[in-house]
Amino acid sequence: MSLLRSSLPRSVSRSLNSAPLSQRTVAAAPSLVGSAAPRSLSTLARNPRAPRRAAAALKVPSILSRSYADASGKFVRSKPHMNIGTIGHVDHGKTTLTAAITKVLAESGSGKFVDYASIDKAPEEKARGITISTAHVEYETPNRHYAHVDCPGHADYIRNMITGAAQMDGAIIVVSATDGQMPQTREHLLLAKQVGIKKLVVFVNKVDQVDDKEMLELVEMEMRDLLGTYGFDGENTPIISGSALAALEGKTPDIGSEAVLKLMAATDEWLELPPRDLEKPFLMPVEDVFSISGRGTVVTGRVERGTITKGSEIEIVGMGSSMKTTLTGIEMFHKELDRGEAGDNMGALLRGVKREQVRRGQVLIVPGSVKPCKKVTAQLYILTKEEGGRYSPFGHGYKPQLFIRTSDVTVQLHFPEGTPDAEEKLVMPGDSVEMVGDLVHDIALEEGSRFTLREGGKTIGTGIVTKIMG
Ligand SMILES: Nc1nc2c(ncn2[C@@H]2O[C@H](COP(=O)(O)OP(=O)(O)OP(=O)(O)O)[C@@H](O)[C@H]2O)c(=O)[nH]1
Ligand SMILES: [Mg+2]
Repeated sequence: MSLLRSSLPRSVSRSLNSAPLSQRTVAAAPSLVGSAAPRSLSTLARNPRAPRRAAAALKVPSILSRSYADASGKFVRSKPHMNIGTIGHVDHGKTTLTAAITKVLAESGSGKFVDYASIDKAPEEKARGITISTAHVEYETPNRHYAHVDCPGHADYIRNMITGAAQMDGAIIVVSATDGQMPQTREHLLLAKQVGIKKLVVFVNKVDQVDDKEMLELVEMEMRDLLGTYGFDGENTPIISGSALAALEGKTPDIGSEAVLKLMAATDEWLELPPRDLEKPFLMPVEDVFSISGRGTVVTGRVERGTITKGSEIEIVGMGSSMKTTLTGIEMFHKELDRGEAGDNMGALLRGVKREQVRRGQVLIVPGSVKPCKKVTAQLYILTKEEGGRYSPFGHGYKPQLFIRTSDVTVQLHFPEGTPDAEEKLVMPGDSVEMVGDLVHDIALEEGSRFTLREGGKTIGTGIVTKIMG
């Protein structure tokens, strides 16, 4: 028999992952995500078995392919790809800068100019049931190909960054020279840290409106301090000053186009490419377990990251138990193989393991690479009722189900220690909040793991693990 079972949501998300961009336009990418999530969600409603599968499939596909089209429309992969975005306080010039970058780079011969209006009317997309407006643009420097995210409103950044609807490996934080840092500058820095962004570059914008050099220096100094406060490298982070508007309008090149080119050079140099899935330690969530007479126990699943070869030692962890064994066989598409890698749907034959010893929800890993845990701190976004979430607030001690990959586990949520009036405090639909979760049994979670919260058959929130507590 075949060791494989495929599910629709998974194969949908898989094909999306590998789907090349059909065009190099703003509109092309979001539609990929837009069509992915609702499909999974509607499957959720129809098929009683689906929630688990759908929860796993909701892992939002990387919406932009790692390739781009050459002159003949053929997709080629010639430069390393990176996902970045503009973040920062409202009105500080994020969208203007996004348009300016495409313009300046288009003039230097790479990419296509995308004007302010088409970025600002960001199409809506759905991720984990949440509607987010996000614009995606693409551009290239001599060294890299970038996919760039710009959101129209503060709430969209919060949702986007927590759900990972459009993931950012790094970001450009825009701060206006006229205002300096503002509340959302700080909030975005905190979120950036929480979602695992390691490095940022700073663009001090609107310098055309500031005559006083000392004022500029002050903004820069304050930004370095602030970066340090949130755990970024405040001392060495590149800070470039300029005017996005001047660059967009083709005026005063010293603060316009030249500043944008400097910014992109800093982006190329300072922001680090994330490790590719293949380079990470092997992890495969267990979807199904079979007993095949004469051969032994086989588990199936889709390899989330890394590679594995036949004969490797592996560990099976989560759901309250863990054991080590040897992978004695790998099968894919009815064929025996020696190696599996990220993205593969594979069947894994395990040495000396009884069927009852392995369960859906566990994960196969390189021994010791993930320590299953029972207590985490997480940043949560709670859906509004319009997004299909709760109608009423909840408080300390609320117990929804936490879904991640193929597992779900009851979690009790409470406010972090030291929260004043924690017993009376309420979380409203639409809130973004940090909470501690106690899980009924351990599962494989890491900092940066994204999950969904559900209650009574509907998604009520989404979250990202910010700290493993035990
Ligand atoms: N003088 C001047 N104005 C600028 C500059 N950059 C942007 N602006 C103006 O500042 C305003 C806000 O710019 P946006 O790019 O829409 O700002 P944003 O950060 O995207 O704003 P939200 O998306 O609403 O948070 C617009 O009127 C821009 O024309 C600049 O360098 N100089
Ligand atoms: Mg904007």
